[in-house]
Amino acid sequence: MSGRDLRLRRLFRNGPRLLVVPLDHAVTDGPIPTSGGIGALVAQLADNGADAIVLHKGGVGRIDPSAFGEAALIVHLSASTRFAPDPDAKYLVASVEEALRVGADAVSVHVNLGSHDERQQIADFAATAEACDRWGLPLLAMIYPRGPRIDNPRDPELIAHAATLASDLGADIVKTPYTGDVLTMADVVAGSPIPLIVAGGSRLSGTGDVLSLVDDVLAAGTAGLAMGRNIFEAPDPGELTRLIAQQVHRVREEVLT
Ligand SMILES: O=C(CO)COP(=O)(O)O
Ligand SMILES: N[C@@H](CC=O)C(=O)O
Repeated sequence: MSGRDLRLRRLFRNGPRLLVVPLDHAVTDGPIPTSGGIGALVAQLADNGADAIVLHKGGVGRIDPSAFGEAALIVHLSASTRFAPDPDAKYLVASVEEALRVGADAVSVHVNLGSHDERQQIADFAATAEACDRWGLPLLAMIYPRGPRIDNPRDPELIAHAATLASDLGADIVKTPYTGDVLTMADVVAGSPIPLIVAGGSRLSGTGDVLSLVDDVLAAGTAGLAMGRNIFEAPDPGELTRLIAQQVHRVREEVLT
């Protein structure tokens, strides 16, 4: 078994689905609101069943390692801010080697399919995939149809394209937007050569709406979710993480029995 397989097994230690909580938004949008700091938020998420947390490299060193509990660390290598001349142009801000040095169990890169700068992002993604091969590190590709050529970022054909792009360039897991309905998402999942997780998206109006989205995403046969804002902007991020993790695990039990 390769190092990459071993790390993937650890990432999926709770079964074939993942609840990832991305906290990379601070670079894009500004500080993440927390009541006790990022370390306390990470501990709340990990204690309540998040399988993995996504962070940028600099933040990791300021968090007490015990906060992660059993949760895996995915270091995000791409960035841009919402103030950039072209916010859809993501660029690499860290290497696979740096991610390993800060303790990464996996890394992630972001590609905006259909953006002006797509060429550079795809080249960066491919180079990162090669480095992941060299170091035996799993790679999560966050591929979003987004940019001037994209009329509908939830178009199932585009999301299917995102999944095959991720797989063909060497990602282990792909994260895409939700198509918006179970049937079209199920078609995308059926055609995806690698596990597909769905991005949570902007804030929904309450816990009921969030849990219903999670239900739909799981019913489509996805490998879970990467849910950021709906969790960390919730009044009690730990409690919401626990409820969503239960849903993800419940599906697992149904599949196994
Ligand atoms: O994975 C994500 C960001 O990296 C998804 O975040 P949101 O759930 O806030 O859309
Ligand atoms: N990675 C996502 C969301 C968080 O920052 C993006 O850049 O759109």
